[in-house]
Amino acid sequence: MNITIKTRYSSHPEDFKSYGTKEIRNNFLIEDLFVTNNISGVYSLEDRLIVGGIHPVDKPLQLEAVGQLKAETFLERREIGIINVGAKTTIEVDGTVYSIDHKEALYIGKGISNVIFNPSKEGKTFLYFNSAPAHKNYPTTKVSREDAEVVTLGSLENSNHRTIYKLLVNSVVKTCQLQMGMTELKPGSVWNTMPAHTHDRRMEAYFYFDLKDENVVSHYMGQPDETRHIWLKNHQAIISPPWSIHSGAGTSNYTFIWGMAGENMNYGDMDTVNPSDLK
Ligand SMILES: O=C[C@H](O)[C@@H](O)CC(=O)C(=O)O
Ligand SMILES: [Zn+2]
Repeated sequence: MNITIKTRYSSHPEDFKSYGTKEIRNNFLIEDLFVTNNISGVYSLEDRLIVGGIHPVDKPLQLEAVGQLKAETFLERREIGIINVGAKTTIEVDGTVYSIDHKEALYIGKGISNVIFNPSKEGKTFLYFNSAPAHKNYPTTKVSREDAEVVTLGSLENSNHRTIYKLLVNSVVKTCQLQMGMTELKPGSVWNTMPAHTHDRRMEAYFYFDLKDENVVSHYMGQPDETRHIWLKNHQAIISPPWSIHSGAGTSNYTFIWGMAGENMNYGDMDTVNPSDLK
């Protein structure tokens, strides 16, 4: 087995108020996503999203079922979205080879039994993924940045000028519940998802990358009137419960991947919080 997925429980906002740094990190932070020749991650009981990293270095890796699924194959009752955050590589899906470049995405639907991730020739292979329970098979689809729905938000004056690439969202590709995309901050801008929001209908996971040198991100979470922060490094992810805001400020600009699962697939369904109401 080249796959290690650890279970994380879901959380109650009242309990969360008493969490110190250690409890917040143990319950929400995912530190070691890229382990040499391994698929590593977390099975979150928040909407049963699996959040992981795939890091083939000198041998191909197969997507095998893990114990939590009680299934023959990983995608027996699931769908998966993969975004390449490393060098151009290939992914084999039941014999069909997809070439996936840096910042391109691949959706693979329920029922596919053989998925193989190859190490890239050019250099380092780092693939980030989210997987959610699925009820129906939708076709495997590659989505490049040109296929994405693109929105630019914020301004340099507010240090939140950023471009949102909606890659695996329902207006671009058919999925059962998974929605994923990528947000790039412009140089000089550090704030993402400010103004912040919650969406009780869907949980979310964030993966921060393109953080150079020793730069870090302070990620904010909690109910809007009871927030906490946690420091993240490059290539780390964080689980965001449906009741929690998810916002961040970096010591530089950066890029992050957001992924959601839950009640609806309406990207715009957000309860925005006025910044002056945050506590
Ligand atoms: O629910 C949507 C997600 O939180 C992100 O798309 C928000 C985001 O990328 C941003 O505003 O910077
Ligand atoms: Zn959100």
